[in-house]
Amino acid sequence: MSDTDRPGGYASSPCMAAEIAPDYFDPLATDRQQAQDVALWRKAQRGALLEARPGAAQRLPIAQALAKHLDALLAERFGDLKGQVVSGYWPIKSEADLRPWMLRLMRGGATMALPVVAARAAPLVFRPWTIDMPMRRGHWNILEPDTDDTVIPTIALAPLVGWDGKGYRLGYGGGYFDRTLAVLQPPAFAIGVGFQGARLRTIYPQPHDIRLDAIVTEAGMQWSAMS
Ligand SMILES: Nc1nc2c(c(=O)[nH]1)N(C=O)[C@@H](CNc1ccc(C(=O)N[C@@H](CCC(=O)O)C(=O)O)cc1)CN2
Ligand SMILES: Nc1ncnc2c1ncn2[C@@H]1O[C@H](COP(=O)(O)OP(=O)(O)OP(=O)(O)O)[C@@H](O)[C@H]1O
Repeated sequence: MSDTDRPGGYASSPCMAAEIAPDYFDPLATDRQQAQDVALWRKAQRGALLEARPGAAQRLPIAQALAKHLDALLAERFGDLKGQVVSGYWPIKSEADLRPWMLRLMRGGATMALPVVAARAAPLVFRPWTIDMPMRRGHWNILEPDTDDTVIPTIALAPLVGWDGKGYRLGYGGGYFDRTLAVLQPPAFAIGVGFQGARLRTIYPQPHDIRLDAIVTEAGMQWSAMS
């Protein structure tokens, strides 16, 4: 981690640490007090960011803009998507609905997949998805393909609750994407997808946080590991 990545200070005073679970412990953290402060701050940010998500009417043009920017990024980075396994997501909690875009990719020859929580606090698994596939309710009530087949994505979308200008992501707080990106072999090209309004000055990156390869919002590509 470079100096500029380091948090400049704590968002909440250390005395607030008592308000989070006393048994909370981040096994990867180097400084327990700091990890607790950041976890508490992130929890508050998630609540505010979810509350501020655009309403349904605004989300349609946003999803269309996201699809356009994703197409441009993927065309530049991969050209033809034939043979690529692309993990999208089944929208929850007012996320942008990219299912029409996922269908287009499928028609263009990509294999589509969805991320699934197969076991708590473990890496996600990716299940192949097609439009006619029966779905079942999984962890957190998220719809997932009704199959036990798995695929390894070459390109993975990571829905963003929050994001920063250095490629770091805030999710729903389960740590699932970080755990997954840490073990995916070969590594997937990971693209954070979210709303422009969800930008944070920093997410106070912790040792377990994995930088994405790109971040795309309705306003275009906001960060790329290549630039
Ligand atoms: N549409 C969509 N599907 C997705 C994701 C996503 O972000 N969006 N995921 C991306 O990862 C995975 C599900 N992510 C989850 C993340 C957290 C929790 C969860 O149980 N959260 C706890 C809070 C944990 C904490 O704060 O310590 C909870 O709400 O009780 C569940 C699922 C897979 N599918
Ligand atoms: N590679 C990992 N190994 C073990 N624990 C991890 C790993 N990555 C994250 N965690 C744990 O997951 C918890 C939540 O992490 P974080 O706040 O980064 O979640 P998030 O990225 O917002 O969630 P999600 O990816 O599920 O949307 C933390 O307690 C962290 O220690």
